[in-house]
Amino acid sequence: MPLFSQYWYNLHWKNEWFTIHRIQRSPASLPRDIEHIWEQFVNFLDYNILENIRRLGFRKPTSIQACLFDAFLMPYHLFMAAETGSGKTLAYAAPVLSEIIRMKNAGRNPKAIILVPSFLLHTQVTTMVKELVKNLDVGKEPYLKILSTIHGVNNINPEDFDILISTPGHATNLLKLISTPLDIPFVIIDEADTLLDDGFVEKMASFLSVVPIKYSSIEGTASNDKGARVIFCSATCPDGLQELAEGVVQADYLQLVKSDYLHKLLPNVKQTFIRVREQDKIPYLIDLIADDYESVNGRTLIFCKDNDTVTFVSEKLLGDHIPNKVLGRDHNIEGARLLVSTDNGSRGMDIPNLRHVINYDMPRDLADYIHRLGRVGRCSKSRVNSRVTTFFGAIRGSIGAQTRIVTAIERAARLDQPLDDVPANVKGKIKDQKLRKLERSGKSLDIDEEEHDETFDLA
Ligand SMILES: Nc1ncnc2c1ncn2[C@@H]1O[C@H](COP(=O)(O)OP(=O)(O)OP(=O)(O)O)[C@@H](O)[C@H]1O
Repeated sequence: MPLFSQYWYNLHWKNEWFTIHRIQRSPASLPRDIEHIWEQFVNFLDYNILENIRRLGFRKPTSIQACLFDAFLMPYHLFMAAETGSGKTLAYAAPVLSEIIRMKNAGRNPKAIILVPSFLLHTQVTTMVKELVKNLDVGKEPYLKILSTIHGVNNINPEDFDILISTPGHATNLLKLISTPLDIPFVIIDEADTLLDDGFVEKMASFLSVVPIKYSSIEGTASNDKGARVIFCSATCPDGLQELAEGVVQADYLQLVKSDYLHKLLPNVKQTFIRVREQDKIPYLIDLIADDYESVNGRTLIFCKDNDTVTFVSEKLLGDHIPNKVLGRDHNIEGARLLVSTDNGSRGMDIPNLRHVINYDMPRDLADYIHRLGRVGRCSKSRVNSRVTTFFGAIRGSIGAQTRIVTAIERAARLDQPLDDVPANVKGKIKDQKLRKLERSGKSLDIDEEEHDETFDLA
């Protein structure tokens, strides 16, 4: 099939562009014809949680939420793979919290642990969990204690929490401080494509050496039907990722819950690709921002390939009297109309009122593109006009790789098919490599006590 972008291998062409237009206004994850209603789940989700969901204004469950609620009833570990912004947090949180409440009412003292890759995500997941358990408290004490380690928790007692939200390294350090065995029926691995990849192998291995997992595939740590049920949650499911999950739990006990839209381009987001020379990027960027300020009453997020470029872009804009904040560096981003970030901010972030994503640097691969694209067009923003603009920087050496990414996107759009060969950084096998080493040495890995944001290490 002839593709417009296939000729972009050629270095000397510049300022060419093409656009993939929006083909529908509402997100694919919220089907227009009502397929599911909350009332279907009244016997399964806690009454208060359902009330809170309604209070949040969510009129109906998204497709993946309905699928996960159904799958949750079976006694398997779950791998939920669904497009960005499809409401995966609520999909796992609502049933897990309901089940924890039920167990607590029956006299147990259960704990759920939610692992996230970065401190940016802590706040967001914590906010959603807290919203879901509002109005549950009867006396002064909260009925469910939510402990988020964002504010540098250094000590922990079993009575301090029912739900722990943390990065894997920090969670491991805290759990090691507790000498009594805990009843942990649920572990959620959010952003599993990041948490199971090479950068987290050691931290995850260490975490799994302190938390027993049901039907674990890690020898020496398994206790068959005792231990935690795991819910993996991811916006991409590249080849090899499921295999990695099977390095944590036995394949026979792992159920894949997959959205039909996985790896498809969001149909409600306009996507433009422009060939821009490196030296022209800043003026182009300033023009785009000016355009946004004039025409859109929303926020713009700029993605750069690394921290140095983030600093460069942010300072250049400030030098041009364009105020901006850096995600992850500036802690209070409230009110900031313009944000700059590395790919760290592309994982799971749900930024209110975001309308435009600008890829100042091309994403490294299709998985990064999916995550960046997914900051807009989310199910909470039904019918909002959002767009993504990607600068294709024609630099000798990277042009082949960049063209391959753009042609893959163009082809997927033309054929209305999922993106092919979404890659994963999944060479490190938790099961095969690190834990075996640990078992042999008879000790667990040391995690840096100071760590807060583990994905920044990756950048
Ligand atoms: N049923 C629903 N209807 C409308 N909005 C919803 C619904 N469920 C969740 N949301 C909202 O949709 C937004 C996206 O949800 P969430 O962050 O959980 O998506 P996600 O699938 O985890 O995305 P990502 O893959 O980027 O992490 C949030 O603002 C959330 O509050």
